[in-house]
Amino acid sequence: MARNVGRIFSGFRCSGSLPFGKTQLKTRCPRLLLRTTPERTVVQALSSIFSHKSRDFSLPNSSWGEEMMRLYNHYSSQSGEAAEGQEDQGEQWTRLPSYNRSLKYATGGVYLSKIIQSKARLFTRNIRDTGAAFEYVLFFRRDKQRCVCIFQAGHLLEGPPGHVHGGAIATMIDTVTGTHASLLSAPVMTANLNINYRSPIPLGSTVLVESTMDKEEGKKTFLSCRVTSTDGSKLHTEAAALFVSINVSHLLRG
Ligand SMILES: CCCCCCCCCCCC(=O)SCCNC(=O)CCNC(=O)[C@H](O)C(C)(C)COP(=O)(O)OP(=O)(O)OC[C@H]1O[C@@H](n2cnc3c(N)ncnc32)[C@H](O)[C@@H]1OP(=O)(O)O
Repeated sequence: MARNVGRIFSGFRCSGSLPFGKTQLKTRCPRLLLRTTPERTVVQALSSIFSHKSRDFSLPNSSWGEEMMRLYNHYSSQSGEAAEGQEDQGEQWTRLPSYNRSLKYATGGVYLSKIIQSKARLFTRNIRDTGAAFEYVLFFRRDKQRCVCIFQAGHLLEGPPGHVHGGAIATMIDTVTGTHASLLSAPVMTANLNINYRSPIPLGSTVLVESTMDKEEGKKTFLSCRVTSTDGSKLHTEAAALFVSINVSHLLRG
């Protein structure tokens, strides 16, 4: 798990690719600062202002319905860490944490998110009313190059009466394939997303969003995605996505 998640946004890590001054760059690598008193002071000050504790939104909460909980327990029971001294073959599902700021995934990201854009929040995790919009949890299986997401659509996501808005479905597909592509070749941005809507998703229902890696070609990662009923009998949506690897400086250029 640690190794997989550690790959997320690995490009942020002490890469020097950000056009920051020396001091700011070093704040991302606190261990390097031990002998530098003024910078250590800055880090300590930042640490006290910004909490290190990130809320993980992919853990169960009171809004999760029976089906969401059943599937969560199902995948959780098939997930776990490799035993000590044993190589992790990726033969189990790994639950992926989910935070409200994407930079929290990066080492030192809690500081970076303040520096880059203090008010930024990850779209799907910025609704305070629990259960009102996107309730989801992702599991990753490295050996099968697959991600599965259990998604419960809240009432704020209404499009056609009683059903989920197509843009909200696209958001979840982008999120699942984007997270999957990030695990494989972080950091990435969506270049192309092609969606076919096959049958409407009832509001409040729980569905599965499954992503499969099709191929990698240089900077490009191609994935396909299917949204189905939880028993797999009904296809709601299918999509093909292309993600392109970027340098962090790409985001700062605008
Ligand atoms: C866990 C994490 C936490 C976070 C978890 C959250 C996950 C959420 C994920 C959300 C992700 C998003 O919504 S991202 C936001 C939406 N996306 C964007 O705003 C992207 C805007 N576009 C761009 O910035 C750029 O165009 C890029 C990055 C897509 C590509 O620019 P570039 O880096 O200059 O790429 P470039 O060298 O030109 O092209 C590289 C190769 O890709 C191909 N290519 C480039 N664009 C396209 C395209 N639209 N369609 C087909 N092919 C394309 C080129 O032909 C080339 O192929 P070849 O010649 O090599 O064969």
